[in-house]
Amino acid sequence: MYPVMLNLQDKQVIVVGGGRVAARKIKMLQATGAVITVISPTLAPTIDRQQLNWVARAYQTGDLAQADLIIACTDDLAVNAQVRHDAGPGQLVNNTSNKYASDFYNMAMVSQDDVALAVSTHGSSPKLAKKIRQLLTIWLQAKPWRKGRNETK
Ligand SMILES: C[C@@]1(CC(=O)O)c2cc3[nH]c(cc4nc(cc5[nH]c(cc(n2)[C@H]1CCC(=O)O)[C@@](C)(CC(=O)O)[C@@H]5CCC(=O)O)C(CC(=O)O)=C4CCC(=O)O)c(CCC(=O)O)c3CC(=O)O
Ligand SMILES: NC(=O)C1=CN([C@@H]2O[C@H](COP(=O)(O)OP(=O)(O)OC[C@H]3O[C@@H](n4cnc5c(N)ncnc54)[C@H](O)[C@@H]3O)[C@@H](O)[C@H]2O)C=CC1
Repeated sequence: MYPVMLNLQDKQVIVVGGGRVAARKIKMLQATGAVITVISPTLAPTIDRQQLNWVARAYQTGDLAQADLIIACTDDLAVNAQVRHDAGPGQLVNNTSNKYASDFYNMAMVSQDDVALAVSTHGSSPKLAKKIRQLLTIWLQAKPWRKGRNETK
């Protein structure tokens, strides 16, 4: 795995599924300037509908044509697998129900001012990544680099 910060401004992102996991992924995506399309018969009420295109139906092969990045997060494992299967060689897919069938994962991230800290467990324990992110949030808020003689900012 290769850690990067992706500039998604104006990139086409397709999210297949509109439930609890989609809500978390979409919230992060909406801060990137990506053009987001959600393909799902239902959309969780917590999802902000203003910054996305909602295709209110089940996924169909052919839906991915315009996508730069794809997130498969339906509760149907066969559909998530189909999405990965249908993606072209230049399209990166996160199958949120199967880390072995994903081109990338999301990391748990905390961001403050110019600093972003991101945690991965190589997919082995997202719960632990979340816990460490919570601890790092407290650490970051205290700005520990300000203390001592070599204060930078
Ligand atoms: C591989 C990966 C793919 C991806 O989604 O990118 C993945 C996969 C899976 N997650 C599962 C479960 C949960 N995931 C969370 C939360 C987060 N999951 C995230 C990332 C990742 N999750 C990627 C690897 C990250 C790494 O390397 O560590 C975070 C960090 C970032 C984000 O989602 O944006 C975000 C925390 C954000 C934050 O708060 O900071 C919670 C906790 C909660 O929801 O509160 C639970 C319930 C846990 C419990 O309670 O036990 C399951 C089992 C599903 C099942 O059993 O059905 C799978 C499937 C599998 O393991 O294959
Ligand atoms: N990566 C992660 O962080 C996590 C991943 N998961 C996995 O994510 C998946 C989804 O979990 P939740 O969001 O909690 O489920 P959910 O039940 O809240 O949402 C599922 C969504 O998929 C949609 N859907 C179902 N069939 C579809 C189809 N054929 N085409 C398009 N959309 C369809 C539903 O309408 C619904 O909007 C599960 O497979 C679970 O294993 C679960 C927890 C965390």
